[in-house]
Amino acid sequence: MTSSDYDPTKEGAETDFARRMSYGDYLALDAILGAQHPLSEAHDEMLFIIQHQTTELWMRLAIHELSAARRAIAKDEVQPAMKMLARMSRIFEQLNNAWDVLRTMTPSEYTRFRSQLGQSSGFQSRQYRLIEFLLGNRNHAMLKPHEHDAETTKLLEAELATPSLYDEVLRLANRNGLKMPAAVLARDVRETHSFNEGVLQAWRVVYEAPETNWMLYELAEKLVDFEDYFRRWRFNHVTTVERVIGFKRGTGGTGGVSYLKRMLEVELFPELWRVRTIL
Ligand code: HEM
Ligand SMILES: N[C@@H](CC(=O)c1ccccc1NC=O)C(=O)O
Repeated sequence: MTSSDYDPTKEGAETDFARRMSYGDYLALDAILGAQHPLSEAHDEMLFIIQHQTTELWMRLAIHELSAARRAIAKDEVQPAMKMLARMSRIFEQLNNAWDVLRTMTPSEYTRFRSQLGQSSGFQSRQYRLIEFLLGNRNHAMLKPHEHDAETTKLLEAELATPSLYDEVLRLANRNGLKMPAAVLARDVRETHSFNEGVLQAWRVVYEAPETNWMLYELAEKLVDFEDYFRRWRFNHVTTVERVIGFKRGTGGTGGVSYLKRMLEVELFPELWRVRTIL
């Protein structure tokens, strides 16, 4: 240490954390940074683990935002919900950019540890499935990989019993002068909503003259914006997968790229996309 080195104690910076909460305490860094356990000697396995763990952390925030946005919409608190949905898009933008880091791993580097993964796969991500269910993509068959885990099954079942984000938006629109079909408002929320002509015609009114209902117009555009980012996440995933494993079957047991390409066809808010065609 030289005499010109900065000494934090001179300015009163606290340095004794024997009995005080520190940075690491608050952020539970011992738990987080102690949770990387590569199963091989392969250099790239650390990248693979951290890429997934950071994605799961962002998904944790996404669930926090999405469920709060849904609650807010149900209480007619549209402004805070819009802020949360805007944040959702930024979270997915962040996740979309993160694929570039993983793509630095070549196919041969991945093969050095792929066999260690056994039959584990992102297919079994409970947070990912919860996000899909929250957004209304409710394929009950996706509960299967969680059957061994009572807590996760309970969580996903509870989500299926709750109206999706889009259900709440359609109910809000109906309370605010758009006539949504009664069958849609009373639908079995456990199932995935599919395209409905009456819902399309209701949104048409808003999209033809946004000035008559700015609130609903802006909210609908927030949903479209978010789905746009989410589609890009799916596309980045399938492209990375093709780049790294080609057309091999997935460790989770699906066809791999063929399964993920099929998922690109999912439409969360079908009428909001279709309305563009009839304007
Ligand atoms: C080299 C990198 C990756 C490869 C080769 C890969 C491969 C695959 C494959 C083949 C599937 C289909 C299920 C199966 O049969 O396994 C899948 C599903 C999935 N992966 Fe990945 N993946 C990669 C990276 C990631 C990352 C970084 C995440 C972030 C958490 C992720 C999350 C998921 C999710 C959530 C699914 C289920 C998708 C759905 O059901 O629509 N994957 N992955
Ligand atoms: N399904 C991938 C394996 C995989 O990517 C994976 C394995 C364990 C934990 C997370 C994973 N990521 C996404 O599926 C494969 O077939 O190579």
